Amino acid sequence: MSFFQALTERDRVFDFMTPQASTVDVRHGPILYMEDVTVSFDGFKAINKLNLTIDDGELRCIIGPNGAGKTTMMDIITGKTRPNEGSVWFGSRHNLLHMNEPEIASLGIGRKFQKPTVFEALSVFENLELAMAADKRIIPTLTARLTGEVKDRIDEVLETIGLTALRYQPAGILSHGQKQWLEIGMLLMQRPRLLLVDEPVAGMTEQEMERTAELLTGLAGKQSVVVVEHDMGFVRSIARQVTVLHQGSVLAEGTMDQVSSDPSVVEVYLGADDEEAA
Ligand SMILES: Nc1ncnc2c1ncn2[C@@H]1O[C@H](COP(=O)(O)OP(=O)(O)OP(=O)(O)O)[C@@H](O)[C@H]1O
Repeated sequence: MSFFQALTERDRVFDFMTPQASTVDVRHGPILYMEDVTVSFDGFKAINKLNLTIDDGELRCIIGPNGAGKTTMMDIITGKTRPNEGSVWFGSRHNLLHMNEPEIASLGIGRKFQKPTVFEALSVFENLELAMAADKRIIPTLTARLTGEVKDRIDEVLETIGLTALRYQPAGILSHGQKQWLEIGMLLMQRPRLLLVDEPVAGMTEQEMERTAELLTGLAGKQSVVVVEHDMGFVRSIARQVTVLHQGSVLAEGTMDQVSSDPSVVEVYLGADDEEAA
């Protein structure tokens, strides 16, 4: 049977339709494993023998003062920055240090940067559709069945991010918070296994922060979520496990109560004014 004949068999599932994320093996360990990772910029160690493990389905908050290495840590996970030493594994099968940024993204690691970058002239629905189309594994010739699947997925994601009622509105009219949720939705379209979220509530209203807390805690379990956030109230509201970074290493790890009563944390971070520290 030719490839094109095969394409007309709508019940058939092709390899490129199956997210590579399904190849992530977490049967015997965490979804993300970083060991003794060091990154130097002109001799300065921005990350210094960092050890971090994230369990499958976990929601982890990362806090730490300015320059602690939070952004650099995310850059290492996504392949933007290469460490000088150490190991970084996604499940037990994928050595992330042997992969480039697009390969890492296609494994199911999605990153949400602080500033929303939605397409303002397009509707909420079209933004989500485009996020799916950006997935190179899906080719346009697979029409009917796939289109139905994409539509179902968009409906599901709209529900998750709370924007169902605004689906046909241009993204440009959304509030700042709604744009952030839409962008999270765009990442969700590709069914990531691990979501890295940078300062999700910066600039949000109290109400938007509450909604974001619900969204992120709701996502955990279905996927692993790592949140870098400076707003301590928000971290307290969502965090189960908190990792405190300082000078490129883990200073403390535990519940918010545990880390906030740790004298070394109080000294370097929580004792300082939040604005200063963040
Ligand atoms: N490309 C680079 N070249 C040189 N130094 C860098 C580079 N990237 C980061 N650094 C330095 O590495 C350290 C860690 O930076 P990083 O941005 O990871 O910290 P952060 O915890 O994200 O800080 P913030 O909370 O301010 O965003 C800082 O001292 C920063 O100046």
